[in-house]
Amino acid sequence: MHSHEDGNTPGQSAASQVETLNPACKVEITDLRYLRDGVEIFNGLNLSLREHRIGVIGRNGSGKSQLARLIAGLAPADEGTVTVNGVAVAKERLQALRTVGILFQNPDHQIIFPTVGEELTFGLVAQGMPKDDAQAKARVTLEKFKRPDWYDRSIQTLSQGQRHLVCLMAVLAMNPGVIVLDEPFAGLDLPTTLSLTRYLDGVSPALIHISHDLDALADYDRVLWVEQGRIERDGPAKEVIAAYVAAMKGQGSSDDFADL
Ligand SMILES: Nc1ncnc2c1ncn2[C@@H]1O[C@H](COP(=O)(O)OP(=O)(O)OP(=O)(O)O)[C@@H](O)[C@H]1O
Repeated sequence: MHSHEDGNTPGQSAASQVETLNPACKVEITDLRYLRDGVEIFNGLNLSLREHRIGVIGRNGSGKSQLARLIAGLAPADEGTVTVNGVAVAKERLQALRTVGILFQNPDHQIIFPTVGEELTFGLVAQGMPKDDAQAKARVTLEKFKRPDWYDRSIQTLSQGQRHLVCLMAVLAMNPGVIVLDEPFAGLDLPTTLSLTRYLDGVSPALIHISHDLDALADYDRVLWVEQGRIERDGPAKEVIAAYVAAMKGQGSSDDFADL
């Protein structure tokens, strides 16, 4: 069991700060209604998540990414509440940055700064860490991932897989209790996917992992199947995935794109 830390404890080395991750996960979604540009995505959604490894599956356009954004506090609910570890994530933004991190499918939508060091430092400063401490922690994080020479490296010189690793390092350095993964490895080659997945499997924060790669979620504690903004099925990974595969095979055998 790791202890909680705020990343700024006097006397604690930056190296041990990277190690002390907080595995708490308590996501509560109550009576959620959410519209995007006038389109109703969720209405009356209730969810309570406590597990350490949660998978989210569902067809294209079912609402998975919108759910990820709501849990990360990137969008406010129109009605109802979304809290993560007691934090109203869309309203209490500073606390939310300390509580929940998100990884997107495309690292270029996430990375803002020209160098790796600046990118890692930024998230920590946004959490309230003094700049010197944030830079030190960025360096320690890079050492932990065996990339100490990346601090001054230009993002432009990195491959797509390496940019994913930058985003992963930036999120882990921020030490959130919960990380939301919105198909972060789509489009990566198999060895890169496997090594990033293996790394993620071992991290302490709770994971809420959206994926079309059902094998990646097979050992998870719980899987949610989202369908048109509703939870179609929710339970142990093997059961939910098997039901989903059976239903999708039935639908895929028709050539009707009407519901895309
Ligand atoms: N800005 C928007 N305006 C209107 N509708 C939107 C907007 N953004 C998303 N939607 C709709 O919200 C629904 C859910 O989209 P979302 O991106 O969450 O799906 P998803 O399950 O993540 O799909 P995929 O697996 O393809 O990534 C879709 O029907 C989509 O068309």
